[in-house]
Amino acid sequence: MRYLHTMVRVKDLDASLDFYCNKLGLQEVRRTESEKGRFTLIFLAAPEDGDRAKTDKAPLVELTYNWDPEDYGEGRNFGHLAFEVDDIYGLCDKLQKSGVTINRPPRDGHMAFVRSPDNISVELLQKGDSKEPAEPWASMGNTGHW
Ligand SMILES: C[C@@H](O)C(=O)SC[C@H](NC(=O)CC[C@H](N)C(=O)O)C(=O)NCC(=O)O
Ligand code: NI
Repeated sequence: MRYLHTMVRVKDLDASLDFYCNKLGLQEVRRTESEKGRFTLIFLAAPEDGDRAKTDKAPLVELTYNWDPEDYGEGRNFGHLAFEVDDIYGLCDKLQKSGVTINRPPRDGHMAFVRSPDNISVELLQKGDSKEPAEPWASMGNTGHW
């Protein structure tokens, strides 16, 4: 058995691609449009997994966009997507400046949680050792609901 992908349904494809690609840094690997099913599937890979994705050997995020609006509610049984990052403070600075909700700030230099436009929780884990505490993150409390 091999892990393939995690699928999340998104309400706004442009806003989701802006978040996952422009802001978080994921890369589009492939997309499928279904006229019959009236949906679009877009597969995204993290930069370090990009080459493996070309041979379909990388863990992917599958965005599902249904052309007809649906209310997806909030499945509390779904936890989060997790990514290892090279510079947790730098990425959180960039995300916060671009208006992304930082739900759990990286005050310990190790772990942070941010939210997608659909309120999907995204965990960011610092690669290697934790960074030294950096202001203002070190003094911030959690900003939202887990
Ligand atoms: C390509 C493969 O990775 C899939 O996940 S296709 C699965 C298929 N998806 C859809 O039909 C998308 C549109 C649908 N309205 C939806 O929102 O899922 C499917 O069987 N989806 C059902 C599911 O429970 O995932
Ligand atoms: Ni799938």
